[in-house]
Amino acid sequence: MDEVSAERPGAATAAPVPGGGDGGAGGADDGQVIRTRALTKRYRGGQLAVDGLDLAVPAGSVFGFLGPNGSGKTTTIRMLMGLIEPTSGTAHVLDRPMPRSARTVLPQVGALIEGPALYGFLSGRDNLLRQDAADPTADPRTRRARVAAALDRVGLTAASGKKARAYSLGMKQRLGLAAALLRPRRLLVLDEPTNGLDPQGMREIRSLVRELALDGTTVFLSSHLLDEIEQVCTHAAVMAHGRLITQGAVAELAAGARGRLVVTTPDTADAARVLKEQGIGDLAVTDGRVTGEPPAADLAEVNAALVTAGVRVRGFGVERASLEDAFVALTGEGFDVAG
Ligand SMILES: Nc1ncnc2c1ncn2[C@@H]1O[C@H](COP(=O)(O)OP(=O)(O)OP(=O)(O)O)[C@@H](O)[C@H]1O
Repeated sequence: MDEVSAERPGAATAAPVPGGGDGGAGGADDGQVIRTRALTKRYRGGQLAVDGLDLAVPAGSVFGFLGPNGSGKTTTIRMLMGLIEPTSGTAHVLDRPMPRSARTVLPQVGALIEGPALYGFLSGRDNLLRQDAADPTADPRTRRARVAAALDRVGLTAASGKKARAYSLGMKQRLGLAAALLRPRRLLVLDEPTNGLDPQGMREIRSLVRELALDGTTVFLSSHLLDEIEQVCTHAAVMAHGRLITQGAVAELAAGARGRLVVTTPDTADAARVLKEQGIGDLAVTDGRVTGEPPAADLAEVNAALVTAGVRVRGFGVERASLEDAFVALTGEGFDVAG
């Protein structure tokens, strides 16, 4: 697509990059790698893409930036990376204001935005060598070793001599990640890193993200896939129509929504009748299952009522709420986007 991921504006500086933990007094809130206050973007056509966003991304988290298509995720990421100016509000990345500190901040940030910019006629390895050579702060003497380490990291060593145009989409994404990993990073920003990948490619990128996080790198990734966020992320922010709906630890977000009572039975009609008598609301009957709101009464009493009425119960319990339940509860809308 565009050149965003390859031509990082910050790479133009040869100034030494301050080491980690340089927040200090007077910086943004400690322990937060990204912090925005009332961040807003209105495009020239009048479209309000991001509306008063207050984002707080804790250091060391795998932070999922979740929202349906068009909810403002890419626009936010472009502001965080200093690629576009906010209309109003502020954004701090690694304790420094963006876009003002882009030259200092961006060398510490690995970004994969809108697909990696690759040369199809070059091999995977040569693409990385070229990208590394474009970074004036990168030491040419250690270039080959760093490229080899990055290829190894993403599992592309065996395919590194192949031309990039022969790579699958998943391999291209991994090469893009390798490019982001050519130097140590405090933060990785990945915009829809599994978009367009087949299930196997998705699994590979997700496990890679988990591994990277084990090293202590904070990972900020956007996705429109709820289950992806639940599988990979420790924290999440949920966007809808340019606004922040909620943010926090994934486990807590899901816990905020009530789960569903689920009864598995061949006698669904009888089960639904008994559950209704027991005061269970919002009943839904699907193939071999009756679900409803969790009861206020003792679960054991409800189960006993089913059994007494002769309902053959194969399974009974309250299913844990998912992030999807939380989204629906918070927005009143289904999270219905094309995968
Ligand atoms: N350059 C632009 N000019 C005008 N409107 C834009 C521009 N870029 C995005 N928008 C609009 O801003 C809103 C948010 O778009 P954005 O791309 O940030 O959302 P998103 O959550 O990243 O969605 P997607 O996953 O589809 O990219 C959308 O309504 C979109 O049409």
